[in-house]
Amino acid sequence: MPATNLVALAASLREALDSPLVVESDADREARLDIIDMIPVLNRKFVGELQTIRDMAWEWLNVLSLKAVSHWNIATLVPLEGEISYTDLSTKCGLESTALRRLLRHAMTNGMFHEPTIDHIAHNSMSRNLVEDPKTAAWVDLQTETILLGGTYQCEALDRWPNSESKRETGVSIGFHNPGQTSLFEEVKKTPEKIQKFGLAMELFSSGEGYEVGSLVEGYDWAKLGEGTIVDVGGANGFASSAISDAYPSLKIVVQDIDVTEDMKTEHKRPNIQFQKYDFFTPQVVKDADVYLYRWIFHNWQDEQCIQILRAAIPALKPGAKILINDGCLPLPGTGHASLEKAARNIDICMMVAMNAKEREEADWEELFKKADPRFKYWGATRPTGSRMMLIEAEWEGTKVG
Ligand SMILES: C[S@@+](CC[C@H](N)C(=O)[O-])C[C@H]1O[C@@H](n2cnc3c(N)ncnc32)[C@H](O)[C@@H]1O
Repeated sequence: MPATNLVALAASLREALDSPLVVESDADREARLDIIDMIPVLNRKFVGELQTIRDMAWEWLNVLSLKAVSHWNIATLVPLEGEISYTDLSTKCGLESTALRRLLRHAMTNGMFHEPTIDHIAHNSMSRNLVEDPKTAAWVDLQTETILLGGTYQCEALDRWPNSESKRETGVSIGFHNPGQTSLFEEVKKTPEKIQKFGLAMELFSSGEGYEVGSLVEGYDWAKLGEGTIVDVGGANGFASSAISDAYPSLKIVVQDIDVTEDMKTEHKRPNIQFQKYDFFTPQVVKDADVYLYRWIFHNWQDEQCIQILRAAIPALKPGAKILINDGCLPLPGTGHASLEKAARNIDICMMVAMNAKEREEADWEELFKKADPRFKYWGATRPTGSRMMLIEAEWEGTKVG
């Protein structure tokens, strides 16, 4: 194999960086994913493995300068047009100007903001997202102000509480100086602003690439249910149900959640959707529905709790009723696109840190149903096109219990 001509490679990469990105066909989409996978490999090759390891240990600095941007609300204080001096920005945000300049110049090395005139900062297309996309801003706040605290203490938490299934025995509880006594949700619930940002950050997942609710609507044969009933268990404000209802208005849908507020009932109101307060650890109250949908519920819980949730559905199930889980599914290591595996493993570790929960592999889903009750017939897991979430289905083959 001839040696790479680095000068020619640099020129073609530069040309690619300077041209608009056009992703139109399936082949383009696949090539885009291939290139995303190659970038870290190229980096390791050109930077060298030793330096890559040293750089990995320094990655927290990227998070720190991003956290500073979020913590001092820099994105909203920098004018969307024109520029502002570090001195004036310092007066507005309350952070002393030398530290401000150092942190923002670090953020700039990650493509966030620029300095069109020396000592004056301005937005660029990347930093504008923090103003124009409140969900991304909330995501940064949740990760850098709250979950990062847990990450800092996660190894200590695992040493202290090995195999714990408690949502309080996490790095988060140590980070909040309340070891073993507080959970992420309990901490978030202390501040209305944090609750609101948490909700927004979670919504990001429903609009982000590969997490669109459209794949749940298109990836399952809802038409076969005709005028049947779906129960959306832990359905929050019903945003997923409303999308199903818009495509299949003859379905009857009950959205259940532990917290049902008046706001939640109106955000995605539809004539065929009812809201109901319900705790999914208690026997299911909507009997004889056709499908019990659990979207993004199980990855918040350890196996024993997931088994309890499945068993709680049994008293309501008629023969042939379906349990449909819409959740992540970890690939086996090194299979599929590396960037997609990385995203799935990021969520997995984030769930560990945040609440002692986890993502699962396909075999784990089958096992959960088996352990919950052998009368569940596992139908398998399918991935709707372009989705990062799977549809995992089982059918109740028992007789009616309740
Ligand atoms: C990660 S969110 C998923 C929401 C929605 N299904 C989605 O796809 O985004 C988990 C939901 O479960 C609800 N939940 C938590 N514990 C519950 C319980 N014991 N019973 C019913 N709902 C619960 C939460 O209030 C929240 O709306």
